[in-house]
Amino acid sequence: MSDNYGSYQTEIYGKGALMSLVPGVTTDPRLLEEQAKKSLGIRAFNYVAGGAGEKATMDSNRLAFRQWKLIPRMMRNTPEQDVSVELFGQKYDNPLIMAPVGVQGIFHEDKETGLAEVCEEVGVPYTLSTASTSSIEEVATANKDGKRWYQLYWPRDNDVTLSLLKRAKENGFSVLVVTLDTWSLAWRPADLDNAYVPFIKGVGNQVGFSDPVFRAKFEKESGSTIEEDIVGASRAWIGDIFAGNPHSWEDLAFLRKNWDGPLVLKGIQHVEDAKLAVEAGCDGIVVSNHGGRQVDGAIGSLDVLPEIVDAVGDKITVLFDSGIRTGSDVIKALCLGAKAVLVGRPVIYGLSIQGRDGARQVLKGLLADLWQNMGLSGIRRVADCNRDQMRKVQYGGDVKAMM
Ligand SMILES: Cc1cc2nc3c(=O)[nH]c(=O)nc-3n(C[C@H](O)[C@H](O)[C@H](O)COP(=O)(O)O)c2cc1C
Ligand SMILES: O=C(O)C(=O)c1ccccc1
Repeated sequence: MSDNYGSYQTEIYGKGALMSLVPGVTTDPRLLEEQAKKSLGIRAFNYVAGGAGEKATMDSNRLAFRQWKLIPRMMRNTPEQDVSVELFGQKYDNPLIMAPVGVQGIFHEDKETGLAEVCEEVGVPYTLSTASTSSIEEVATANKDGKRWYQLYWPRDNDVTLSLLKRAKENGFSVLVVTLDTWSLAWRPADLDNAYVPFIKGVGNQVGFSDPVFRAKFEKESGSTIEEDIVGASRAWIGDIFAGNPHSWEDLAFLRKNWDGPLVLKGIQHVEDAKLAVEAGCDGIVVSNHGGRQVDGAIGSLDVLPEIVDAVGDKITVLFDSGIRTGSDVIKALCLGAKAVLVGRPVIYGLSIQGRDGARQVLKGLLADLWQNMGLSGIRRVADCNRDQMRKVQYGGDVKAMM
């Protein structure tokens, strides 16, 4: 199904906002975070909204989007607009992918399964995090015929890794996204001040706790079942997936050998690492700084995108995330050479405010905004997104970077 989300705006105006929009879920991306804050306890809110250190990287992400500007073109036959893309030989209706976000159960009872269902409805692939409150099997069922990707926090234990890959494959997850930038959590003051680590209490460990290989090993080693010793099992699971940087570039051969679908590395910011990804036989990378949640004081992810595209864009698929908030942001990343983008926090804010309905509205709104802004910029299709229509400028003044 290829919905034209340009018509979402017409639908809203045509029927009247009250009939089409979910009450209480804003269409203004600048207000979403504030609305989510009202729906969440302080700990869950700080966890999603927070970042590393003084949040300097989060600021850089937004400032980079503010400094790169679109230059619109006119009379370009935009009625023939099309936002579909081809990724890894498959057609996708939209250049937007739901980023892997862990522990979605702390934001709303609809959790991963509800969001995976909504993603299928709106034509956006759902990426399931290894650190989830739903199992691989549950999410596959909820996502029905939707496209789904699996994000791996790469266990130290190869047997467990193989079991996760097998379950992902058997359950229709087509792309493996291996996250490299979070082998340990960063210094995140907002979580530290609240001593907030849900995984230690077993929340967010569902993928591990439902894994037959992990279960059997834990039971053999500890003499108890996971249910009898949730804290011990949580320690074992977290110790396995956040194992303190045990993997090297050479180890990628193991994943390459044991995953026969597209293999994507997430968290690439340096040109040399992008080249290493090509050498390791990867199919793609996500240029990402984890939404500014890991290294503090880092460059805005959008600012490294052009040089990475220049280095490897003709060899592997370059995807992008970190700081996408508007349709315009999506277009900018596409114009700088990304083939598609991932979005994290805004959708989680929607989920937090109003479960499935909130997440659906945020996703549809983002797609509608993308459609409208792309047409108005005179860009007919994603392949026509071009650096010719971009310029980096630095206006003075006091424009507060949002979110
Ligand atoms: C609450 C939260 C949890 C996240 N959990 C994961 C995760 O489990 N795995 C992962 O690869 N990235 C995770 N990320 C990072 C996102 O995949 C993505 O890189 C980031 O959110 C993009 O930035 P944005 O939020 O500005 O769109 C998480 C992000 C947030 C906000
Ligand atoms: O919080 C995060 O950014 C993240 O990637 C994560 C880390 C541990 C568990 C769940 C998600």
